[in-house]
Amino acid sequence: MSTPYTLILLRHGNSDWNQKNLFTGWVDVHLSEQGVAEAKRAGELLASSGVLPDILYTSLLSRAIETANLALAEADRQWIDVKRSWRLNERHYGALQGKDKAQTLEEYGPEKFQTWRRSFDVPPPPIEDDAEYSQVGDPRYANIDGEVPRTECLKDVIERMLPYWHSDITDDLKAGKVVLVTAHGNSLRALIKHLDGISDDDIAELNVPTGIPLVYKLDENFVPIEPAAYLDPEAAAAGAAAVANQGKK
Ligand SMILES: O=C(O)[C@@H](CO)OP(=O)(O)O
Repeated sequence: MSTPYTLILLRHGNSDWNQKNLFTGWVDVHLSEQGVAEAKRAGELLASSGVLPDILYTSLLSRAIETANLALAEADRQWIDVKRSWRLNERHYGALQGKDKAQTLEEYGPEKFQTWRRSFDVPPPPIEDDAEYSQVGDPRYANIDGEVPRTECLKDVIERMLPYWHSDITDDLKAGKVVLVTAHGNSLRALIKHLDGISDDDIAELNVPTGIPLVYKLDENFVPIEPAAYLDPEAAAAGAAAVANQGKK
């Protein structure tokens, strides 16, 4: 099959907890009204730019699934094959899941807050198994390899996400399919870090906006042949800045 391969990355639209400014991680929240509109707009962007997915990959979290469904409906591609994996889930945010970002920043200070949000290898404190927002015992994770995480840093996400990239997603790219991956801020940061060869330090500065398709053209070794492009670059820049500033007043 001839290259370049086309890969589209799409972070879910704004969720109820993005709106409330709460750490989310593996907590299964839904799209806000704004998120629904963003997801539909993502589908319009795919349709108008003619980048039409042949296969969809999602995490097991509703906000990613809802975003993909709405976007694909808008692009008249609801019929494409779908694969889902916990390996594309958001980073598990440990004991911070359900906590207010502004309050956390105030309580622990900017350094710790930024370390927990964006450091490569420092996870937040682990969540207790019987905590309200723990995923222990959640039936959707009954068949994952090993136990559900109690917390994760970005390095952990890369370690559980990349095997799936190599085992499944690249096969579909190799077969010439246009692949849409609908996932999360930090699971997509993990994939972007890998694709663009971003260093462990520099990845701290990268933020992914909600609901705007990012299109990669990859060579036969899955190396970008040009910088990936957001289908709405202006909205993407504003969206990324908003993510970076979360928690700040
Ligand atoms: O709360 C989360 O799970 C993530 C994504 O919304 O937040 P952050 O951007 O702070 O890593």
